[in-house]
Amino acid sequence: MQTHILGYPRIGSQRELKKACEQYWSGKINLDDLHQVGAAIRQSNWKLQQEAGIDLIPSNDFSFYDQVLDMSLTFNAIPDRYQELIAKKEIAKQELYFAMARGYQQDDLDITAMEMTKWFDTNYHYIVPEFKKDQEFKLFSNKALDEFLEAKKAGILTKPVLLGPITYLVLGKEKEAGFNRLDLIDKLLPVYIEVLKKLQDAGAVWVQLDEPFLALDLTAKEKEVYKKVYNELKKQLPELKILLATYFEGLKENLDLAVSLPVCALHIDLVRAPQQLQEVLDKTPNDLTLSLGIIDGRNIWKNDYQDSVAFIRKALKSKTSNRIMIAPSCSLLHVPCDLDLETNETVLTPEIKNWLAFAKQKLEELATLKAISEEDDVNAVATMEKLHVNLDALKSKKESQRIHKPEVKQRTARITKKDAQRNKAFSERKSIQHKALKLPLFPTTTIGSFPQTKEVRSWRAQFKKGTVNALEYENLLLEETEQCIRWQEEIDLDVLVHGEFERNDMVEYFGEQLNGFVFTKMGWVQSYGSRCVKPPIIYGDIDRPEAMTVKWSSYAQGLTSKIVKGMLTGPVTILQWSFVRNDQPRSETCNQIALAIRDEVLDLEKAGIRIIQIDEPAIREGLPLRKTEWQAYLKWAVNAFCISAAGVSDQTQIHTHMCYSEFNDIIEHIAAMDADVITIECSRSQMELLDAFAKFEYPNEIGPGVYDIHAPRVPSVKEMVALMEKAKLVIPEKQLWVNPDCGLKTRHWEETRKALEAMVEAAKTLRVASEKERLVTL
Ligand SMILES: CN1c2c(nc(N)[nH]c2=O)NC[C@@H]1CNc1ccc(C(=O)N[C@@H](CCC(=O)N[C@@H](CCC(=O)N[C@@H](CCC(=O)O)C(=O)O)C(=O)O)C(=O)O)cc1
Ligand SMILES: N[C@@H](CCS)C(=O)O
Ligand SMILES: [Zn+2]
Repeated sequence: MQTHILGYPRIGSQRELKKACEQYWSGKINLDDLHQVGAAIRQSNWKLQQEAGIDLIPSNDFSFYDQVLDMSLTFNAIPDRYQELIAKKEIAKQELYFAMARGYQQDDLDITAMEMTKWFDTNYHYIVPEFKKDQEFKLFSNKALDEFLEAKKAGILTKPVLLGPITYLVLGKEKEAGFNRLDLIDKLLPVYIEVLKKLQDAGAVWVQLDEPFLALDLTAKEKEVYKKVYNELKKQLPELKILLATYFEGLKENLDLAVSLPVCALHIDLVRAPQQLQEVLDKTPNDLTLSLGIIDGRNIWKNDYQDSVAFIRKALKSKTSNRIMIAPSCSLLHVPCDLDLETNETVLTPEIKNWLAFAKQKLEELATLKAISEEDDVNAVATMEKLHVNLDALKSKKESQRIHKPEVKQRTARITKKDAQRNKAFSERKSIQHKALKLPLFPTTTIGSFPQTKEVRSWRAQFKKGTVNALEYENLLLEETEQCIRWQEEIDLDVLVHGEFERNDMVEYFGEQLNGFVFTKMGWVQSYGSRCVKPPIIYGDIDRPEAMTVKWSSYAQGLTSKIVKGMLTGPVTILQWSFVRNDQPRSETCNQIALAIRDEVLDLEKAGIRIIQIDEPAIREGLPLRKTEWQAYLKWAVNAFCISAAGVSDQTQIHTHMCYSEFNDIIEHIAAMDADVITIECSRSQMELLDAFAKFEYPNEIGPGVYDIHAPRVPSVKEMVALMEKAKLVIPEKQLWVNPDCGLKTRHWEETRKALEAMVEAAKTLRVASEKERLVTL
C-alpha cells in the first residue's frame, strides 16, 4: 500500500511566496530572487513529505499564482489582447503570466486581467481560461517538466500533477459565440500528450491528472469525451501510470464510466462521499489501483483513525495491498501549513490544538494510518499506542464542556417562520424607506472597505504584539474612520461607510468576537494569487458576547449628517469561510451564526443606523456541487440570511452584497432573501449578470458594480455612464444604485479617490440625463 498526496500548500509556512510576489510586483526584488523563493518552497515541501514517509510525492503542485493559469500558459492559451504586450516587449514568460492574472497597465498599454472565479465550492479562486473559436494550442511552458527534473535532481522521483484536459476545458469560457469549448479537445489532446511524453522520457512513472468534474453532473457529451480522451492517452502512452483524481464529490452515476477508463489508478473522495466505498470496490476491476481519499483536505480536524482504518481494511479485503493507495481527500491547498507554528496558548488553547491537524500533521496522519493498517498484529504496542492517542484526542473533543451550550441550542430550536420575515412586503417597505432616507435617483455608495494601508495593518500588528495599547490602537482607527468619512463627504457620495479599518478580514474579524470560534496566528490559506485568508475555526456552539460593530458604525454616523451604512458579514459567508465543526449539520451552525448577526443588526438599528449591509458573497459558492442537493441547501442558507436580517423595522433598509456570482439558476432564491438592495460585482462581465435579474423581473433595488477594482486603473466617467446606460436597458432606473465592485481594501487611496470621484460624476450625469428624458416625455 502506498501513501500519496494530491498537492501541498505552496504559499510557504511563513507566506514566503506572497511576500516575494508582492515584492517582485513592486519592483523590490528581481525575477531571479522570486524564482529562488519558489524553488526554496518546493524543496522544503518535498523534504517535509519525504521526512514524513510519503511514498509518492507530487510535483507541479506549486504555482506562482494559480494552477489553472499554469495550464493556460503551458498550452499557449493566451488571449489575443496580450499579443500586443508580447510584440511590444521582449517579455519574460513569468511577466506575461502575471500580466494575464493581474492585467498590465504600463508603457501605454492597458490590458485587462483574465477573469477570476471560485474553484468549485472552495474559497480559492482560479483564473478562467479564455477560448476562441479558432483556438490553437501548442506547448509554451515546460513548468511541469522543469519541476519534475528539479525534484529528480534533489533525489525525489515525483508524481507530476496536471489538471486533466476535460476539467481544464470545462473550467474555461467561450469568449465568442459559435462553438463549444469541449470540441477543442481534439486540438488540446496532442499537446497534453506531448507534455506527458516529455515527463515520461524524463523518468516519470506516475502522473496525476485531476478531473474533479468526473464527480459532478455530466452531460452525455462530456461522458463521451472522457472515454475518448482516456482511451487515447492509454493508446499513446501505454507505459505511463495515470492516476485519475476525483474530489469534492462522490462519483455516483459516473462510477461505471470512471472505473471503465483505462487508467492505472482512480482517486476517490471518501470524506465528502464515504458511502461510495463499497460500490466502488464492487465495481473496480482488479488491475485498477484505488486511491482512498480518507483524510480531510478541506478541514482541520484530526483524522478518526478507527474510522479510517476500518475503511482501509474494508478495501484490503477486496483488493491486494499493492492496488491500494491512501491519501487526503483532495489537495492540501485548502488547509494551513503547520499546526506546530501555533505556539500562543492564549490564542489557541492546548485543549483545542489537540483536536487539530494542518497540512504537515496530515502527512504524519497518513504515514501513521499506513503503519496501523499494515500492522498484522493488531495488538502490537506501537499500533495500539498511536490509536489510543488518537482516540483520546477525539474523545476529549466529543466530551468537552466548551462545545455545548444548551441556551444556544434552545434558541435555534425556537426559531419560527416569522423570525425570517420582514413585517411588510418590499413593495410597501420601498416607499417607507424612500420617504425616510431621501436619497436621489442613482444613489451612490461603496461596498464597505476602504484601503487597508500598510499603516493600518502595522497598527494592528503592533497592537497584537502589545507595542501599541488598546486605547492607542482604537484612537488610530477612529482617526482613520473620521478621515474616511470626511473624504466621502468631500467627494459627495450619498451613502457612506465607516471603512472597515478595524477588520483584519471580513470573516476572521467576526470569528474573533463570537463565542464558539478560535483563530490561529499562522493558519493562512491561499485565496487568490498572493492574497491569503486565515479562516477562523468553529469548534462549538456560537453566540455573541457583546456588540461587534456598533462602536465603529455609530462613531462614523455621529460625524456626519449623511447616512452611514452599517456593515456586517452574513451567516452563510461566515460559515463558508471558516473551518466548520464536523459534529453537527452545517445548517444548525449557520442558524447559530444567524441569530448572533440578528442581534448585531438590531443593536445597530437601536444605535440609529438606518441602512445595514449584510454581506453574503459566499452564498453561491456554498451551493452543493450536485444539483440534486441545491434545493435543500438554498432553503436553509436563504432562511439563515433572512433570520439575520428580518428583525428590523420596515424603515431600516437592508442591503446585501455578493461577488463572483452568477445568478441565473438561483435568482428566485436571491429574491427570497428579500434584501431591500443588493450590490453585485458586475463590471468584468459588462453588466451581463443583470440579465438574470431582468428576466426574473427582480423587484428590489440593485447596485451593479460599475468599475473593476482589481486593477489600479482609474475608470472614465464616460465608460461608467455607458455601463449604467446598459444596466438601464434591463432594469428600471428607479431600482438602480451606483457603486464600484467590491475589494477597495486591496487598493491605494490615490486611485480610489480618482475612481470614486469619477463614479459620483457618472451618477450625476445619469441624473441630469434622466431629468431631461422626463421633461421630454412630459
Ligand atoms: C472578499 N474575499 C474574501 C474571501 N474570504 C475571506 N475570508 N475574506 C475576504 O475578504 N474570499 C473571497 C474574496 C477574496 N479576496 C481577498 C481579498 C483580499 C485578501 C487580503 O488582502 N488578504 C490579506 C490578509 C488580510 C489580513 O488578515 N490582514 C491582517 C494582516 C496580516 C499580516 O499580514 N500581518 C503581517 C504584519 C502586518 C504589518 O506589520 O504591516 C504579518 O503577520 O506579517 C490585518 O489586517 O491585520 C493578505 O495579505 O493576503 C484576501 C482575500
Ligand atoms: N464589505 C466587504 C465585502 C467584500 S465581499 C468589502 O467591502 O470588502
Ligand atoms: Zn465582495
